Formats: sequence, structure tokens, C-alpha cells
Amino acid sequence: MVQIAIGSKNPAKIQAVTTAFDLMDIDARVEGVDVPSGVSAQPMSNEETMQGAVNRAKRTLLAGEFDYGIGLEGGVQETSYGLMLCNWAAVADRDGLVSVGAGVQIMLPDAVAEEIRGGRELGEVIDEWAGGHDISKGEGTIGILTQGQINRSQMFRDAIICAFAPSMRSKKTE
Ligand SMILES: O=P(O)(O)OP(=O)(O)OP(=O)(O)OC[C@H]1O[C@@H](n2cnc3c(O)ncnc32)[C@H](O)[C@@H]1O
Repeated sequence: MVQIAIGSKNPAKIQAVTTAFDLMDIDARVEGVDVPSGVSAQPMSNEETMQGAVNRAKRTLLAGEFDYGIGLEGGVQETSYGLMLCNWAAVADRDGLVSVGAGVQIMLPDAVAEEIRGGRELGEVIDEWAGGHDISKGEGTIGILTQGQINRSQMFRDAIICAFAPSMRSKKTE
């Protein structure tokens, strides 16, 4: 059985890892470990969000006897069409290999984007905007904006599978 650590205790993120390994048909034990992302509480670019995921993956791997450390990070990226929600997954293994994958991106409503540009965190802004509580731990902003057609766990699940692809390829050629 593969020992996996995920650098968060957020239930939506833990669920994403469990489902990803089920889909990849890998027998895994998944443990959530709280580690700092090393980037700002509200990452403001793809690059910063990716770095947060990588930092979490590396730090998580060092937190115990694990085969892989996984980091998941949500952030935003300014584009010519407005502020987009972006999410990154990173996988770190014991050979020092680190790989990344991204989730689907979606445009944020102008009112939400303005608050974030003004310095607030998406988690509290989306709760206010949608009239919800701890949305980041459940369906996520992606769930709110797609009327539940894609939720945060599904989005991170796909990002994890993409981040894990290089490890799967190297295993096949061993
Ligand atoms: O417990 P951790 O793992 O830190 O999970 P988090 O959801 O609080 O933290 P992230 O680092 O993934 O996201 C950074 C910030 O953006 C918010 N955020 C990111 N994606 C979100 C989403 O889909 N829905 C709601 N909030 C989101 C989140 O609440 C944080 O304020």
C-alpha cells in the first residue's frame, strides 16, 4: 500500500486525493498533515499558487514516513478577461521528483474579484457573496459558480491525476 500525505486538513482536499488514487487504481493510505504553504494567504497568480502547492508537497513529505507528499493550493490569476480562480496540485516523491498539475479555471464575478483585488481572501468573500459557510471546505467557488456541476474535490482530483502522470510514466518504464 502506498503511503500518501496531503498537506492540508481541508476535507474537500482530502476527498480529492482519496478519489484520485481510487481512479488511478492505486491502493493508498491518505493522511492529512497541516503544513504552511509558504506563500501569501491569498495567492495572486498562477506562479504563486503553484509555488504554494509545491512547498506544501515537499514539507508534507518530510512530516513522516510517506511515499508521496501532495500539496493543493487555490489562488487567483489576473487576465485580460478578469480575475480567474486557479488551483494547483503538486506531488513530491522520495527521489526528489516534483511535478505539478492544474485544475480547471473559471472567471470570478466582478463583485468578488474587486474584493480580492482590494486585499480580501476568496474564502470569506465567496461565503458572503453566495450566502454560505466554509464553502472552501465543501463545493468550493467552482461548485458555486457552476451550480454544482463541478465541485472543489472533483477539480482537485483531476489536478492530482495530472500532477501524478510523470510518476506513473516513470513506473511503467522501470
Ligand atoms: O486548509 P487549507 O489547505 O489552507 O485550505 P484553504 O482552502 O483555506 O486554502 P487554499 O490555500 O487552498 O486557498 C487560499 C485562499 O483562497 C481561498 N480559496 C481558494 N480556492 C477556493 C475555493 O474554490 N472556494 C473558496 N475559497 C477558496 C481559501 O479559502 C483561502 O482563503
